[in-house]
Amino acid sequence: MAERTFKPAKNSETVITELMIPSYTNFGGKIHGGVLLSMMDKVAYACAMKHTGYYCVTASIDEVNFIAPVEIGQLVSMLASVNYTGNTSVVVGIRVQSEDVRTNIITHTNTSYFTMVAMDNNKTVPVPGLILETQTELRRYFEAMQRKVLKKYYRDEFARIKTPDDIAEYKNLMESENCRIKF
Ligand SMILES: CC(=O)SCCNC(=O)CCNC(=O)[C@H](O)C(C)(C)COP(=O)(O)OP(=O)(O)OC[C@H]1O[C@@H](n2cnc3c(N)ncnc32)[C@H](O)[C@@H]1OP(=O)(O)O
Repeated sequence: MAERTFKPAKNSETVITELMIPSYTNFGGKIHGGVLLSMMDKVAYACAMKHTGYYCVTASIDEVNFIAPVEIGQLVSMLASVNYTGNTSVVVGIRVQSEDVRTNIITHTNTSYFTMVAMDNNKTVPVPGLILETQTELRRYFEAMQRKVLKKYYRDEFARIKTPDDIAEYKNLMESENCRIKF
């Protein structure tokens, strides 16, 4: 078996910056979430490629929360770094921020985590591990490990509660919800 290699996160840190133009807006005049997601996918891809040296596909995206709207004319930057390395996948953390070019005020608009899987000839391939060089990198790696555990719990719970009979057990939880059960 080939010996594992390890690389520091700083080697694959990637930033994409783009000016927000009118064609990117939604009906409310703000920048479409889809435009931002597309930029995030690009930076995740570039960052994952830099770390792994392979073509990478997006397997999943965690935590897409749009905290603040982005306006036309702002500069949007996507700051990406590899936070976690599995066997064939890496988690790329992306901080999105907008800059008002007149005032230079920077606003954090969201943070998301993209799981990217390295591929070679349509097969998944092992990725280099990560050398953790700072407290921040250690924290990010640990948080990614925790997210993995919580995602498994979430998946298992969904697999467990499937049939109407399973749900009936939890109907009392729905009493305080904004719905009425009429059967
Ligand atoms: C760049 C782009 O945007 S590509 C376009 C969008 N993306 C795609 O089209 C990808 C479509 N999906 C696929 O091709 C497949 O589901 C793959 C390649 C992502 C995974 O294939 P699988 O057969 O599930 O592979 P396998 O079970 O070996 O898992 C490979 C790795 O992916 C991880 N993985 C697979 N699915 C998920 C998921 N939903 N969430 C998080 N990680 C996942 C696994 O945990 C594993 O990681 P590890 O090796 O580090 O432990």
